[in-house]
Amino acid sequence: MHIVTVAEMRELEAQAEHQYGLTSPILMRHAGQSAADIFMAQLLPHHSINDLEVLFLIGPGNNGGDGMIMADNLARAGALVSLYTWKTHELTIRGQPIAEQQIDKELTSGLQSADYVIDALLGTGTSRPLNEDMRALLARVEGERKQRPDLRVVAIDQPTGVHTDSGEVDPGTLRADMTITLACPKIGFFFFPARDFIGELHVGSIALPPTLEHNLSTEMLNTGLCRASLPKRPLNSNKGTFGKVMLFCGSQPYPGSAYLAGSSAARAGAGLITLAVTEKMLPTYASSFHEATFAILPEEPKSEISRGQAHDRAQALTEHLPGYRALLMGPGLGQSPETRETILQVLEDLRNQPPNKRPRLIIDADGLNNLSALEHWWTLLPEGTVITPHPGEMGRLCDSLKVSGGSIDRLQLAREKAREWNVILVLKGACTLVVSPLGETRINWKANPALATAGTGDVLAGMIAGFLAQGLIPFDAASLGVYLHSCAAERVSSELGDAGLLASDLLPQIPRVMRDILHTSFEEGSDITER
Ligand SMILES: NC(=O)C1=CN([C@@H]2O[C@H](COP(=O)(O)OP(=O)(O)OC[C@H]3O[C@@H](n4cnc5c(N)ncnc54)[C@H](O)[C@@H]3O)[C@@H](O)[C@H]2O)[C@@H](O)CC1
Ligand SMILES: [K+]
Repeated sequence: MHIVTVAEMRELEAQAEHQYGLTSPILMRHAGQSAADIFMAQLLPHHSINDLEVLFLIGPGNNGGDGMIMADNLARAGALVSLYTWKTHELTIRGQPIAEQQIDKELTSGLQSADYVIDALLGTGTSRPLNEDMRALLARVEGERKQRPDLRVVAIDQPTGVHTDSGEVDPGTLRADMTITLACPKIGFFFFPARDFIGELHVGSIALPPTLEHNLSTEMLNTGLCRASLPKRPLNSNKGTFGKVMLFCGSQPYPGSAYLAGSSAARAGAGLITLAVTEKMLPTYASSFHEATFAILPEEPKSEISRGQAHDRAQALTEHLPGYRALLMGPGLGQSPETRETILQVLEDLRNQPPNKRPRLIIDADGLNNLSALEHWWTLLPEGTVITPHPGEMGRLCDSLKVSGGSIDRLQLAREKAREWNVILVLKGACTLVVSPLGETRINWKANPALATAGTGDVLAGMIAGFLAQGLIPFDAASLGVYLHSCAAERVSSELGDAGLLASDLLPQIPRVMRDILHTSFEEGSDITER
């Protein structure tokens, strides 16, 4: 499922006409029909289409055209449809035009009795701020919804007033309960504040031939994409089949990170988990993480930094690495000079190994914080490294730049840096980005405030390490980790709500979401629902 800018959407439509003779009216017929089908499939359980009152707000362009066709389909299916045409101030109720002097009164009573309002005012052709007249119309709907919260608003293609490239939102914009976007999700939906105005996102078909999308490089993480890369589990397997993960994580003040990351790598299906720990820390882990094995590292010296001791620690770790397919460094390590030196030694060792002999590397949290203190730190990384910064860590990696939580600048920055640093960059945030050095981009729709709590990043890093160990290429391992992590969170928050999730609650959900994804029926190109 590709994500498009407005220019890319226009180009797709132009090519559809040029190459396949799919003119605008043909596409619009599909759009309106598909929107009607999705709408009917999503009706709340206590609503049947018969006698359902639906008020359409129709705009001056093709978005309004989509609305008219959808309205016609719903009316034929038995809904009681009213159409208000914004530009001409005309109103028809069940096909009957209303006299001019009655329109205002009838529009008010239509709003009062409507079950649904369909926003088909403006789509991707929005070229200026909403004028006062349109804002006033949307405010009437909002006023009614305040009185009657069960009034639902469905936006066609996009909520009117959302800027579909930047994610900016006009002050008059009506928050949709559901958006049925056409052909492809629009890039601005993944940025804030727009993300908050979309509601449930559904993608309707306008029957574009899939070959037209081959030049697009931005995709939405979804079930279909992730199912394709989920590691296979052949019957004839042993723990070696699914790979070993080494974790250089955790320290005395932060022991939990290694447990969370290691457990999540195991929950993601890796065959064997090894924690590289000092003898002093061993009892802590051995008593709480029964499934793990251990690589024992020399203790950190208490006072002076000693390159020699860092070297010994790094050597103790790298001597264990043959046979390991993934190495996760960072969560909970702390930022002592000794630790930084050890990380540098490990990196040097990895760079000196042939690519097919060394484990795939993922660096998170303190691994990144330690590196960010060094000039040109990215030149130290072996090819194919995955890094998973949150906005604060990203800022430190970019010379103390302030990185926003979810705007278009964040996407541009991620693309620029993934190329410059030659890494697979997972830039965490409400809609996490996964970007390859070539600029291929995958974006997660599933924002979830429940994940904004300590330890969830360790779980994500562990999952990605688990998928690397199972042989996935780093871009796919990162994508799968990000998507399944958010699915696991969705499962937890469907029970607990938006607050109070513990990072460890995610762990038992990981295999469940993998099972769900494997068994959910999904056809690429059909109507897709993402909440
Ligand atoms: N062109 C195509 O081939 C297809 C278009 N589709 C639909 O068409 C939409 C795009 O159609 P259009 O390009 O006609 O664009 P819109 O339907 O968004 O509207 C453009 C019209 O609105 C006016 N306008 C722009 N900003 C305004 C504002 N702030 N206040 C009031 N009026 C404003 C413009 O002057 C123009 O007349 C998509 O969002 C989608 O819903 C779909 O039907 C699929 C196929
Ligand atoms: K709209």
